[in-house]
Amino acid sequence: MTVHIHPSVDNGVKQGSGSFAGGTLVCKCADKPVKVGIKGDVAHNHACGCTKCWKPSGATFSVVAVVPRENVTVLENGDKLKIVDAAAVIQRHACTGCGTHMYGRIENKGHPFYGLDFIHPELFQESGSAAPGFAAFVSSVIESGVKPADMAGIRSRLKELGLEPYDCLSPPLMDAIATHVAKSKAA
Ligand SMILES: N[C@@H](CCC(=O)N[C@@H](CS)C(=O)NCC(=O)O)C(=O)O
Ligand SMILES: [Zn+2]
Ligand SMILES: [Zn+2]
Repeated sequence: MTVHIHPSVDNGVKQGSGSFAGGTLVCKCADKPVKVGIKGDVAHNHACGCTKCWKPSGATFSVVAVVPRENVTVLENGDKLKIVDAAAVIQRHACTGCGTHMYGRIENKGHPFYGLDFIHPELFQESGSAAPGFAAFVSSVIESGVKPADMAGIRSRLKELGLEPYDCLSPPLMDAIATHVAKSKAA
């Protein structure tokens, strides 16, 4: 069985240049594409299997990373953007023309990841941004229709690609969340 994860990793994970200075995310519209400028490189890039993160057509996983929110600027055709679900923790700003999610923003100041926006590095018109390093919410792909029987093959392919599979976030990120919660409770 050929296991497809995401077009940007299916032929092997391409490492970043280590000196990516930023670039422009472009949606899929042929006419008047939305363009979003990003300063600097991305962090915590990973594959996400959850149902809420945007995936290009045919992909089983999303590839998503974070950048400081102050490094994100809508450059062109921002009038096409609409929040997918205003009640979600991550408010995903999507193009109403093609459905591509351009950035996801957390407005809850108490959230552990407040200050970080979620973006999809495959939308960069430039190459060289930091590569994905793990896979999150892997079991969640079942919610999008993947057969439970296919999960062993998917996890094995993720490992082969060097994307260690987790059913929530990676241990360092889960630790960061728990540390934030512990500090908030102590305060
Ligand atoms: N099993 C759920 C998991 C959803 C989930 O918790 N996604 C994570 C990773 S992106 C999250 O932080 N979601 C917050 C949000 O979507 O606002 C699904 O697939 O829908
Ligand atoms: Zn578009
Ligand atoms: Zn997700």
